[in-house]
Amino acid sequence: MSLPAHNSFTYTSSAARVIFGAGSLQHLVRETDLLGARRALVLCTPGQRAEAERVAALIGERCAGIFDQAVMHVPIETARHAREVARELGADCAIAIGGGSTMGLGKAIALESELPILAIPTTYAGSEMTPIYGITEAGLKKTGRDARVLPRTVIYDPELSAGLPLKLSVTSGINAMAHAAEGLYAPDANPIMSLLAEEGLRALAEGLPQLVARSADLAARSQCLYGAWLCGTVLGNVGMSLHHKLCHTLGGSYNLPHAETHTVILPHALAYNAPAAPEAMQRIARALGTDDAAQGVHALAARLQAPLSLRELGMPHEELDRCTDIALQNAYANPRPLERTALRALLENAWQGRAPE
Ligand SMILES: NC(=O)C1=CN([C@@H]2O[C@H](COP(=O)(O)OP(=O)(O)OC[C@H]3O[C@@H](n4cnc5c(N)ncnc54)[C@H](OP(=O)(O)O)[C@@H]3O)[C@@H](O)[C@H]2O)C=CC1
Ligand SMILES: O=C(O)/C=C\C(=O)CC(=O)O
Repeated sequence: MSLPAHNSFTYTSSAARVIFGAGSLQHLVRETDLLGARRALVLCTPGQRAEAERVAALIGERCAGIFDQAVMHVPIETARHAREVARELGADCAIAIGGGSTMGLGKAIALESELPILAIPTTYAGSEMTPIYGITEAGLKKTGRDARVLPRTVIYDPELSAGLPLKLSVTSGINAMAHAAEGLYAPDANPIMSLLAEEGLRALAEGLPQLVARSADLAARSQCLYGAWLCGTVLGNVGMSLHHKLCHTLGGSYNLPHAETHTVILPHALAYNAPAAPEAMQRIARALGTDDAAQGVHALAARLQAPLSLRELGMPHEELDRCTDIALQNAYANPRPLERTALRALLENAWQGRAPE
């Protein structure tokens, strides 16, 4: 794709050291030492305790302890508890192994203490590549950007995602695709991030069907993790729009599951924005090997047997009006102006599980 004459942009690269490949967890000691860490606190969810213990065993005396209480959306109480534990143990580094919830906990610690984070992601959410943090207090999730929370080192080892259940692998992969799709029409888009976005979409559109065919296939897992890395980088570098706003509203106000909500909303958000972002849609469609971005994402999700409706995620139908109102609060950039009637229709289609209009 050639650069149009009127194109001007600012590009700031943010540095994270990435170690990628099957078995790359073997480099953990080297990477911990490169960060100068002598007392690392290992973070995980209760469900990933065994993986955290494996990490602790690998780094041996460099491990100060394990904190296994990460939960989705980082409740402030959990963040405070983890910060206290990190202080008491004299931790000089946080090693986060798991999905976006565990990365988020590491970020909440780093936000106050500036501890370096070494991230070992096992889902495709992409938080490890972003300076975005989120903390939930009194039922309200606040997000922000701060360079201190960007992990310094990321170990992408596809072997560690082998146990990620197939359904979650699919929806988590589409969560990643959403970052790239919105990155292509971001107000601060730039050619480098657009290249990564298109390649990330292509990698996941190829990798996810391979995973569904053979869920333990390491090549397919590598392909998806590679795509997730690129899509997460896009999320970390350019602004998101309507799709992410709707998902945060649905997740934050109605407690809908994160990756599944992204999966249901993405085709509809793309259909809404399509008339105002033709070049982005063309690039998304090309990456998916289809003619139409919105229909292509919907067809992919259907083929992967992912959820297609808000109804099946438990969204109460009578809340769609209020949800539309919340999504219209606080102006944010979007290629197509936000129109109440059209947004309400978008949510109705998504609730019913219809193909995008
Ligand atoms: N700040 C940012 O840039 C971003 C933040 N996020 C945030 O991250 C959260 C969502 O992240 P997401 O990764 O989807 O969700 P989680 O981190 O909550 O993980 C989802 C599920 O995956 C399971 N899981 C994770 N790894 C494995 C594994 N290796 N094997 C088996 N099961 C596994 C977990 O099981 P178990 O509970 O048993 O561990 C959990 O049930 C949200 O709060 C979202 O807002 C998401 C993207 C970007
Ligand atoms: O809510 C957060 O913690 C920050 C960003 C995201 O969750 C991105 C997303 O919606 O996937």
